[in-house]
Amino acid sequence: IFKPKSKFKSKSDEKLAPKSYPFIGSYLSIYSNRHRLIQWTSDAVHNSPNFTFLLRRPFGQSRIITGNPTVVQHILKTQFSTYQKGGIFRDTLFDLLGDGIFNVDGDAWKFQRQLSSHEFNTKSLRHFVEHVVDSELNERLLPILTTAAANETVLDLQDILQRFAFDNICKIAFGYDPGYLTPSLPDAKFAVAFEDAVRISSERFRMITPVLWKIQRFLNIGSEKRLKEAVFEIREFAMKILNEKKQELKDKPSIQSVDLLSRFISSGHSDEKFVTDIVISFILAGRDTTSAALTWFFWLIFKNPEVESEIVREINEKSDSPIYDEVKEMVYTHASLCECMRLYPPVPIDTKAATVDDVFPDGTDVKKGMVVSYHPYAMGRMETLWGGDYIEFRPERWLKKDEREEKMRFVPRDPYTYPVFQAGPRICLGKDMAFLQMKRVVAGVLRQFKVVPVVNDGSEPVFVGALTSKMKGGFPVKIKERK
Ligand code: HEM
Repeated sequence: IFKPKSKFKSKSDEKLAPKSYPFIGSYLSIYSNRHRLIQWTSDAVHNSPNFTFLLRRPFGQSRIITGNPTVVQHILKTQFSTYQKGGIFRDTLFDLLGDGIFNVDGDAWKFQRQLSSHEFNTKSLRHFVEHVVDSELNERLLPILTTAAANETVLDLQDILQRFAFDNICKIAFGYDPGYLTPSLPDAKFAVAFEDAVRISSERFRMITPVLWKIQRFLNIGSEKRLKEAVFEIREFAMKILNEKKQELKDKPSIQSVDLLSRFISSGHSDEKFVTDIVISFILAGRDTTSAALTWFFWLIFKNPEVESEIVREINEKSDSPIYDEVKEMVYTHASLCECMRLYPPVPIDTKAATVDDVFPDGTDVKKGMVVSYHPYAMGRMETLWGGDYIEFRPERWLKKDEREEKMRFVPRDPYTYPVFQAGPRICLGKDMAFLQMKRVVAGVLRQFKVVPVVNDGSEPVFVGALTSKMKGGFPVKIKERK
C-alpha cells in the first residue's frame, strides 16, 4: 500500500531531525516548539527516513512517532495486542477516566466495547439524528444564529459548537440534557467541571516529567487541586443521574430508553464505578471531536466558496427527503468533512505503549515500555500519500463518478493512510454517529445562513493540538441570512 523510502537526500536534510543531548534528550527543541508541538513533530515525521522518528525526552524516556501507513497498520491491527493504552496514557488520564473504555485494554476493553456497540446500530443512529440532534439544532442552535444575524453580533462559533456537542453527547450517554447551549440556564457546573478536568489532564502530558504533576497532586496544590475538585464534581453528578435513572427504570420498567446508561442498567450492569467510568469516557469522546471538525469546516468553506456553493446545492436538492435519508445521501458534504479532517484532524496524534520488544516493518527497533504515537496530522499533509496538491482543500479527491448511475460516489481511503478515527479493532465507535451529527448541522446551518469569519488582519487561524485539537483563541464569526 505504501513503500517506505528514505527521505534523507543529503547531509543538510539530516539536520532537520530534532537535536538530542545526553540527559535532556531533545528537550531544548521541545521547549522552544512547545506552542506548536503538533506542527513541529509533523515536520520531523516528514523529514525522517521512512517517516518514523525517535524523539528523545529528558531522563532517558523515548517516544517513537510515525506517519508511515505500513507502520500504523502494524501498530493498530497486525500487532494490536503488543501496542496498548497502558503506561503513561493510562496513568495520566486515570484520575478522570478511571477504567472507562478509553483507558483500558484486554478483556475489560472488549467487554465495554461489545456492550456499548449496540448504542450504534441503525435504529439508535436514526433516533439520534432525528430527535437528539434535530431538537438541539432547531430549538437551540438555529435560534442563536437567527438572533446573531438580526443583531449583527460576533459569535465564537467554536464555543457554540462545543456546547452543542456537549448537550448531544450527554443525551446519548446519560439521557440527560445539560442545556449547555442555553445561556439562560445556570446549571453549567457539570460542563465547566468537565472542561477543567480535560484541560488539566491534557496539560499533564506537556510536563517535562510526570513526577511534577504527581508531586502537585500529592500536595494537592495548583491545577491538581482543581482537577481533584472537578473530578469529584463530575463523579458526584454522574452518580446522581445514575441513581435517578435506576429509580426511573424501576418505576417504569417498560420505558423505551435509548441512552447508554439505561442500556447498561437494563442489562444488569449497575455497579456505580463501572457505569460512571464508561459514561465519562463517552462524554470525552463525543465532546470536542465533532465541534473541532465543524469549526475548521466552516473556516475552509469560507476560504473555498466554490465548495460552499456545491454543498448548498446538494443540501437544497435533498431538502424534501426525510432527515435520516437526507444525511445519508449528502455525499459531497461527506467528502468535504473527510477532506477537512485530513488537514485538521480532531485527534491530531494518538499514543500507545509497547508491551514487548518489537521491530516495525520499516526496521525501527521498539523496546518494551516505549511510547509509540501515530500522527494523523502529519499523514494528512504528506505529498507521498495525497499528491502534489495535498495542501489544497479539494473534496473531489474523495469522489468518483459512478458511470452506471451517473452520480458521484464516495471513495474512502484505507484507514491506515487516514487514521483520523484510528483503525483496526479499536476504531472509533462513534464514527457513523459523528458524520450524521456533523452533516445534519451543516445542512441546518447552511440552508439558512452564511458563516462569515471575522478576520481582522487577514491572518490564518492557528491549529493547536492537545487531547483534541482547537482553533487558537476561538472562531469569531458573523452570521448572515442566506438570500
Ligand atoms: C469527528 C469526530 C470524531 C473523531 C475524529 C474521533 C476519533 C477517535 C479516535 C482517534 C479514537 C481513538 C482514541 C484512542 O484510542 O486513543 C476514537 C475512539 C473512540 N471514539 Fe471517537 N471520534 C469522533 C467522534 C466520536 C463520537 C461522537 C463518539 C461517541 C458518541 C465517539 C466514541 C468513541 C469511543 C467510544 C472510542 C473508544 C473506542 C475503543 O477504544 O474501542 N467518537 N475516536
